[in-house]
Amino acid sequence: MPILEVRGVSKRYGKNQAVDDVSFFIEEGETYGLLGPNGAGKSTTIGMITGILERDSGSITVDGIEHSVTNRKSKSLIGFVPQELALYHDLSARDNLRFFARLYGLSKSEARTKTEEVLETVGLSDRAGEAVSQFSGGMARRLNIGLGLLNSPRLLILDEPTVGVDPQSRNSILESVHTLTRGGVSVLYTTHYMEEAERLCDRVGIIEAGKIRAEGTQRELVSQVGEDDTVLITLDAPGERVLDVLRALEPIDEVSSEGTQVRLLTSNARDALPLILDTLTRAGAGIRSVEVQEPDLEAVFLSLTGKGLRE
Ligand SMILES: Nc1ncnc2c1ncn2[C@@H]1O[C@H](COP(=O)(O)OP(=O)(O)OP(=O)(O)O)[C@@H](O)[C@H]1O
Repeated sequence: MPILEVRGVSKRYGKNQAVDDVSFFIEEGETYGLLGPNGAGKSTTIGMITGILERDSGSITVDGIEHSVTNRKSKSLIGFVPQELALYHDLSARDNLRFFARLYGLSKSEARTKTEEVLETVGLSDRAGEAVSQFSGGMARRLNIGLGLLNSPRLLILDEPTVGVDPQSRNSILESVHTLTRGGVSVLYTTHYMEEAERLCDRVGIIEAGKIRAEGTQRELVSQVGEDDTVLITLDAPGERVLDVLRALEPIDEVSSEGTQVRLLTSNARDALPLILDTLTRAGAGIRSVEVQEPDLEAVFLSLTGKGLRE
C-alpha cells in the first residue's frame, strides 16, 4: 500500500487555478520529487497534504487512512519541513530540538534521546551546543529538516529545502536527505532544481501551471520524449574524414563535426561507445577526449512545456 496517495486534488485562488486535478502516489521507502518552476503549484499541493490548506476537491490517503486537517492519526505519520526556517536563533541546536520535541508531546527522556538521534542524522552532533545565530545558512536549514523528524514520521515532506543556500550547503542538505532515505523514510521533495530531482528522487512528477505533465523515473521521462544521448569526441585532427565511417555504424542516428570535435547522437551511448571508439581507432584517428551527455529532466521539461525550468 502506498504511504501517500493523492487523487484528483484541486485548489483555486479566486480565478487562479493553482492546482488542477493533481494525482500521484508515493510507495513506502520511495523518494518522490515534484519538479516545477516557481508558481507551478508545488507549495499549494504540499499545503493540502500537510493540512495547512483546505482542498477544493479530491482525496488524500496516508498509509491507507483518509487524510484531513483534523485526522490526528494520518497527521502523525507525516513530518513537514517548510521553506521558511522555524527556529529560535538564540537557542542552541540541541535546545531547539528538545523544545519542539516536548511540544510534539514526547516525554523528557524521549525528547533527549530523539534529539541526539536527529542531530546525528542531520550531521550537527558536533555543533549541537552552539546557538543557531552562529550557524551558516546550510546548517540552519539542516536543523530545520531535523525539526520535521522529531515525530519519527514515515513520510517526510520537504518544500524546496535548498532555496537561497550556497552550493556547499546545498550539498550537505542533499546528503542529509540521502541519509534519511537510506534509513527507510519515504520522502516528498519539491524543487525547481533539476539536478536535485535527478540526484535524490526515485520518481519525479513534472508540475507546471497546476498540472502534473509527466511522471516516472528519470529514464522513463527521458524516453517519453525520445531524446538521444550525445557523444562528443575530440580528435587530434579535423573530424571530417571519419564522418562517413561513423555514419555507417548501426547505432548512430546522426553525426556532425566542427573542427576536431565530432558530435554523435545515439539512443544508448553506453552500449554504442566501445564500437565507436574501436571504429575510430581502426580508422587511425587519435582520440583526445570523450564526453557523454545523457538527456536530462530539463530537456524533458522543455519538450513538454516549451519553456525552461527557471524562465
Ligand atoms: N495565498 C495565495 N493567494 C493567492 N494566490 C496564491 C496564493 N498562494 C499561491 N498562489 C498562486 O498559486 C499559484 C501556485 O503557487 P505555489 O506557491 O503553489 O507554487 P510553487 O510551485 O510552490 O512556487 P514557489 O516555488 O514560487 O512557491 C501561483 O500562481 C501563485 O501565485
